[in-house]
Amino acid sequence: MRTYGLTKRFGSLTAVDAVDLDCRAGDVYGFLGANGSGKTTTVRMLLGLVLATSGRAEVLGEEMPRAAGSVLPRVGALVEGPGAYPHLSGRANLATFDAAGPGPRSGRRRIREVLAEVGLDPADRRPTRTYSLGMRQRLGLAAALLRRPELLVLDEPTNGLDPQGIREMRELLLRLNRDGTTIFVSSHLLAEVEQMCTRVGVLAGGRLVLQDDLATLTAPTGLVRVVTPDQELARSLLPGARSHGAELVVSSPDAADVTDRLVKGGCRVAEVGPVRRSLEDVVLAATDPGATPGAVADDEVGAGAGRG
Ligand SMILES: Nc1ncnc2c1ncn2[C@@H]1O[C@H](COP(=O)(O)OP(=O)(O)OP(=O)(O)O)[C@@H](O)[C@H]1O
Repeated sequence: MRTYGLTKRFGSLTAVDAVDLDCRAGDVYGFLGANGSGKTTTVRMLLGLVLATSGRAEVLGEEMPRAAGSVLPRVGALVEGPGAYPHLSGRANLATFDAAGPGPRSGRRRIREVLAEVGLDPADRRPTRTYSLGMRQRLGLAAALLRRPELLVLDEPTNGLDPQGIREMRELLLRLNRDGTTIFVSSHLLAEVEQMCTRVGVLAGGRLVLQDDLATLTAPTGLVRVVTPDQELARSLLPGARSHGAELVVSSPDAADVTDRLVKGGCRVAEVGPVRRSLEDVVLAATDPGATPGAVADDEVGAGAGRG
């Protein structure tokens, strides 16, 4: 899925500003941004629900919205609160959805299968008006999965789910991805995205301020952090080491080498490990206009070191 200069204006407001998304087949792509940053509008343009003011969007290699008729049957989408008939059960809602969709029906067996997959009881006959927000969210996901989509586009799918539900959702999405489904998921929850995604895009004020593989963004920084009760001894064994509160930070590509030097010098070691930037560090740096995206500033070492 790619976009080129995708832009949406509402009057004088530019909600999405020249966005170049690149979500590749097989990715679990986390689309991050604060409330109002333009995520939902972008997703709606990708699905052909809103027309772009300018720019282009390709989904599954085809131009949207021109190819919507052939693309959308291959895409499962959950956008802004799934709609359901309140007087019908979850199963009856899926049967209605199945009958209304393009192409051949998925059938009763598949309906029972997807309900179980998302953690809803296929035998539950209660009308969906009695459902909690989390159950509605699961039903929306079941509808998105019905046709075994190649691509899932989910806007804030964990809205309304409790911690157990969030974990189940994550495990389900990862399982689907292992089985070959590309997943594009928008979220404002950094930790959720960090635990699940292979690639991250960050929107701020409608602009894509960051897009890269998660492994690249959170790669080791070439610094190693050390926690030891023998700080003075450790400093003498590690030239160039700097104190950051209870930790020492030293420039070295190899935590094992640092440990070896400390132990051979008779220094007791409580913790040693590479300093990595968390996704939070990276996103805050990218969305702070004063910061340089991608750079580890000296004064960030202390902050990052604690989470290394
Ligand atoms: N139909 C519309 N008419 C006018 N302004 C709109 C419309 N839809 C969205 N906007 C505005 O565009 C901006 C981006 O909204 P959007 O819903 O895409 O953000 P979002 O990142 O999905 O936020 P949230 O997480 O709160 O849903 C907001 O300022 C919003 O008020």
